[in-house]
This record gives sequence, C-alpha cells and structure tokens, in this order.
Amino acid sequence: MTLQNTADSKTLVVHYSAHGHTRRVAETITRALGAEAFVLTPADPYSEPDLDYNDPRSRVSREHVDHSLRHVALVHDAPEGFADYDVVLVGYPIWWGEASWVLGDFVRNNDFTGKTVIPFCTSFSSPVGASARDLAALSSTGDWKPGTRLEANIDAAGVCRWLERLGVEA
Ligand SMILES: Cc1cc2nc3c(=O)[nH]c(=O)nc-3n(C[C@H](O)[C@H](O)[C@H](O)COP(=O)(O)O)c2cc1C
Repeated sequence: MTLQNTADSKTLVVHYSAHGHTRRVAETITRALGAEAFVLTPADPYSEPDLDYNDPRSRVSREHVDHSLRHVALVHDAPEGFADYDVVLVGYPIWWGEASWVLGDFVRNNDFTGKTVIPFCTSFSSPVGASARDLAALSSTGDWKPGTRLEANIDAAGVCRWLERLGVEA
C-alpha cells in the first residue's frame, strides 16, 4: 500500500472541521501526499452558538444527549469518482470523546470496498478512544486501520512526522 498519490494508487483526504484545526491537518496531509481533498459540509451548517458545548440548550449539546437528533445531512456524501480511490484518509474532531457525528452519512452511505481507510482526529486532550473503531463499525466495507489522535494545534512538522511513521516520505 502506498499513501502517496501515484499513477497506480489514488489517495483522497476527507475531513470535517468546525473550527479549522482538523482542516489545517487535512490540508497538510493533502499537500504532503499530493492527494485530492474532499470537505464534508453539513446541509444545515453549525453556527457558533450551535457549537457551544457549554450551553446545554445548544444544537450540539442537544444532539449529544439525544442520539435521534444526530443525523446530519451533507451537501454531498462523496466527491465525484469516489469509487476510483484506493486510499482514503478520514479526519474529524472529537466531540465528547466520540467522532463528530457529521461523519455519519459519509461513512454509512459510501462503499469502501477495496479501499484502505486511515482515520485521524484532532482534540484538545481526549484520546482517539473508540472513535475510529465506531466509524469502522458504521461502515460494512473497506479495510479500516486504527485511528490516530493529533493535538488540535499540531504544526505541519508534527503532521509530517506522523505520516513518516505511517511510511510516507513527507
Ligand atoms: C461540541 C464539541 C465537543 C468537544 N469535545 C471534546 C472532547 O470531548 N475532548 C477534547 O479533547 N476536545 C473536545 N472538543 C475540542 C475539539 O475536539 C478540538 O478543538 C478539535 O481540534 C476541533 O477540531 P475542528 O477545529 O476541526 O472542529 C470539543 C469541541 C466541540 C465543538
């Protein structure tokens, strides 16, 4: 398996980011791998008050408590030509120790057959925990690798060190 985008193996970096931390990591990975990028965009975007986890009445707090509210429709579930990718890196923020549920439709509604899937997340302090395994369990297809947690403010050099550990000359 090669993570780098080559003529023989296509790599896609998918992410959702509410406040830019996961986006910065995803952009670094995309550049380092020469990959293509796809951003998950909620059809009903979260406003700042929606994301206030200190307010028990905010949208995200209500979704956290009531799982029936967690379905987040996406503008697009996948990029055109998703079937052609061999490696998919999937980035998300940790919300209350879990993967942000914005990832749900992307994971559930796509066929990962034949793909290597590499989850990564950012958080202030929480570990990856079961978040990547939970995403893998939502998907019945694909070869899901263990997830990695990266510190929310990790710099590009730190991201490249992680990629090197995965075997990429970044
Ligand atoms: C709703 C919500 C819940 C969060 N829960 C946690 C948490 O349980 N543990 C943690 O370390 N950070 C938590 N954070 C912080 C984010 O995981 C962290 O800032 C992450 O890097 C955000 O990525 P983003 O900027 O790409 O959205 C939470 C943030 C939000 C908005």
